[in-house]
Amino acid sequence: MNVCRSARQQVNVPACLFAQIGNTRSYAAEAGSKFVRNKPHMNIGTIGHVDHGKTTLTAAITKVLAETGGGKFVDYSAIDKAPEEKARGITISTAHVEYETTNRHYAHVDCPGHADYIRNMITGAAQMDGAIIVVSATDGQMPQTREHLLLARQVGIKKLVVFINKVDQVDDKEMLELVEMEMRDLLSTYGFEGDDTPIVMGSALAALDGKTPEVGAEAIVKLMKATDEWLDLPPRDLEKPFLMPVEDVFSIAGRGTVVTGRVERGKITKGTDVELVGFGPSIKTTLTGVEMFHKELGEAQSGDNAGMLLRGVKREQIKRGMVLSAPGTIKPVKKFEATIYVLTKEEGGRSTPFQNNYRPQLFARTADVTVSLTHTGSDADEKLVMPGDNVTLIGDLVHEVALEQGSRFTLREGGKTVGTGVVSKLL
Ligand SMILES: Nc1nc2c(ncn2[C@@H]2O[C@H](COP(=O)(O)OP(=O)(O)OP(=O)(O)O)[C@@H](O)[C@H]2O)c(=O)[nH]1
Ligand SMILES: [Mg+2]
Repeated sequence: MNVCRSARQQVNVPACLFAQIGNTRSYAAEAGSKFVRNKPHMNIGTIGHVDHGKTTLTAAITKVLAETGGGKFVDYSAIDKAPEEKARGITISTAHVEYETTNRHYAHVDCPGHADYIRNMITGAAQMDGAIIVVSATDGQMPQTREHLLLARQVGIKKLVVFINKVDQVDDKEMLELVEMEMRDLLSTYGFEGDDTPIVMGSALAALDGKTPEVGAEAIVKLMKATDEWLDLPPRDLEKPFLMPVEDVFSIAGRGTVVTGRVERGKITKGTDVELVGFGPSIKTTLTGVEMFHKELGEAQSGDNAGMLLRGVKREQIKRGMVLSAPGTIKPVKKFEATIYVLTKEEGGRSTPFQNNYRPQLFARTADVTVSLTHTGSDADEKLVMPGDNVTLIGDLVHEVALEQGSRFTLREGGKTVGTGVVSKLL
């Protein structure tokens, strides 16, 4: 049982503590402090089986790095008393702590229990670009080690580092080697680079208590070095291929057709070739103008609300829900596999289960399309999905929509959100 979790639920954390524990959302409000952007930023987190030491390791990292000036020490109890956040009607507990190495600034997510990891990772409430998977040397890999690895893969995390924890409790060297070998196999099984992934052995508790530095503080230093070197920085939004979901379409006499929306990623200038993707075959065109608030704009960037003037496309050819994108960077998709979290009644979702071939509305970016959700296998028709479940289902859209691995969506029915998901595979 997760003792820490129940303890956390009984404690009413005062709002001021949120800032102290470095919750990133309230961080800016912290008195007298200012965020200095002088290093590349990365979002990571600890994942792994219950009780393997994720929270202890999180605290230990902040402690060891604080000693070299890389942030503030956040103790175990502050992390485990994660505030509850509301994300799309779903209550999720996560602690965000921050720290820095010489090379990078990190925001680090730790969740208090298995269910929170599942919800958190599927909804993207706290997105991870990479993760540290913690596995106890005393148990080796366990069911949630595997489940979190699978989930990490499905939400698009490409690389992990492994921390084999609690080595203070294991004298047998062969046992440690076995845990390492089995972790490498498991990583490969789930599509990670098992042979090359850095595996660091140590004791988070020793590091936190300032004891036996060989397995304590020194192991944390090794772990952070591996994290810096092995986990790739995500491309910044501006470096990604251009994409703007279409919100509205206008026809302007004498000039042509304009689509408006908020640029999701990348940047673009007038004269560039683009593609309209979704709801049928993609339409190739050229940008003949980029405008913001009816003024000519030299370049539109990620975050801008822009109007794009398109050459030779009729207003009737364009629909809200399409995306305007750099040619060949995203495809229209009809069928896909997804990991879905089904909201409970308390979270505003359904009170009853749904059956195979359930047909809610899927919302992704500005698109809103009916989807049929099915199980695979011969017993698909007998399977029920309960509120609170997380499931892998096949989605079949009525119209093609621009989607990619890692695209997030919500499912709605009768005006309420019933689920949230992430595309794990295009079919
Ligand atoms: N001996 C030893 N115990 C450890 C070590 N690291 C953590 N522990 C203990 O293991 C227990 C679980 O540690 P946590 O950090 O709470 O584990 P967790 O993975 O965050 O657990 P959940 O959040 O409940 O899934 C605690 O009693 C820790 O003190 C270690 O290196 N050595
Ligand atoms: Mg924990």
